[in-house]
Amino acid sequence: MSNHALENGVANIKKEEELSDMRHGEKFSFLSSGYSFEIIEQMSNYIREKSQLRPRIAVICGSGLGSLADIILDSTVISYEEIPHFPPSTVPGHAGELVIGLLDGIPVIAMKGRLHLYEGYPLWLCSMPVRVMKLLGVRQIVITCAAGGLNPSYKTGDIMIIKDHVNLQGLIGNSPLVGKHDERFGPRFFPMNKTYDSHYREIAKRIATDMGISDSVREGVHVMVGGPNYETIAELQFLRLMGIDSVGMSTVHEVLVARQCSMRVFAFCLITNECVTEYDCNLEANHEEVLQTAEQRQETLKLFVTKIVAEMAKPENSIVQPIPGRTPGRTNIVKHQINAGELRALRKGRIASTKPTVATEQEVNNMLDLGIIEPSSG
Ligand SMILES: O=P(O)(O)O[C@@H]1C[C@H](O)[C@@H](CO)O1
Ligand SMILES: Nc1nc2[nH]cnc2c(=O)[nH]1
Repeated sequence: MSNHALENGVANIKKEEELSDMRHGEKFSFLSSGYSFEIIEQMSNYIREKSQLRPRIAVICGSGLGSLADIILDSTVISYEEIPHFPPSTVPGHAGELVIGLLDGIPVIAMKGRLHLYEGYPLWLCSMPVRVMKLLGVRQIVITCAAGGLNPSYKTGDIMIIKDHVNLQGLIGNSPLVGKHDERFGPRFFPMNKTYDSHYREIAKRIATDMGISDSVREGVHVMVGGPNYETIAELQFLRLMGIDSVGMSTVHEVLVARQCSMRVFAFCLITNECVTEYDCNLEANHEEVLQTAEQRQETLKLFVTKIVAEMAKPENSIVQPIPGRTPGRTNIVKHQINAGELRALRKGRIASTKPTVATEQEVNNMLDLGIIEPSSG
């Protein structure tokens, strides 16, 4: 991708020619859902070559929360800029690196910094790393962000476990999923009412109690606005009327893409500032405060995330159900056909390994997603 395209925002339709290689080859498909399966595969292959680890769990680190990735040991660090087709991160507090390593002994992949709509990237591009991670084998994801606390009972430094969201962009037609559909990324039409995994939320609340921080852990409804400006008082009053508890500029698009490809999602916001909803208040939101709050809470968050990942990795907590909505009879997520004998062996759980002669690791993961095989505890 040329720097010019990045500077002007890749959504700029004047740059269509430069983008033609990354879309579906349809000249006039402006409302594209972005990179083809093959390009995502190229990116994941590049990353796969760099590390022997095959994490099932990913962590996206929000503004100022990159230090969550610093406790990952034996890590391989890959700059976004070296990955083919991967755009750079341009925001302070977002290093723009993938970190693959061990978090308290558990293989994880962390995004140290994310991509935002306000950087000029369309939502499909902002959420594209989730698809890359899916092809790398990720099945469970922890998504974190910095957000303003709109619920008047919230305090700066609180952790808000996201139980639901209002997809403000999606409601008006700006979704990472619009455009040409490829079933290999998941179904076109899928439900969202079980998006924020209730089991993981319960685990997180129990961990908060064990850590003695339950007073500062909330559960609420998140909204993503476009940014980069913070909100007016009238906008915040409007959002509060809608039942919103936290306001941010990310997360929702990543969650959508993660759910479409059947990942189990745990997401939380660090409340980095209290939203100003009264005209006679002198406080003003600013990014320095956001980063400062994140820094102050980093040790607590490192422990919180470590404990959550440890729980998510347990066999009983890592079973993934395919998201409902696949086109009946379509199994084209499985790239290479396997024969009936091999399928029988898989069904009986007789896969001794991920030997390519029986099925590739990718195929096994896909079949797990499709519910054709169950994960074995052995
Ligand atoms: O990347 P996240 O969503 O954590 O960062 C939030 C939204 C903006 O990028 C920034 C505003 O201060 O913080
Ligand atoms: N939109 C928005 N994003 C944030 N990220 C951190 N704080 C805020 C906020 O107050 N509003």
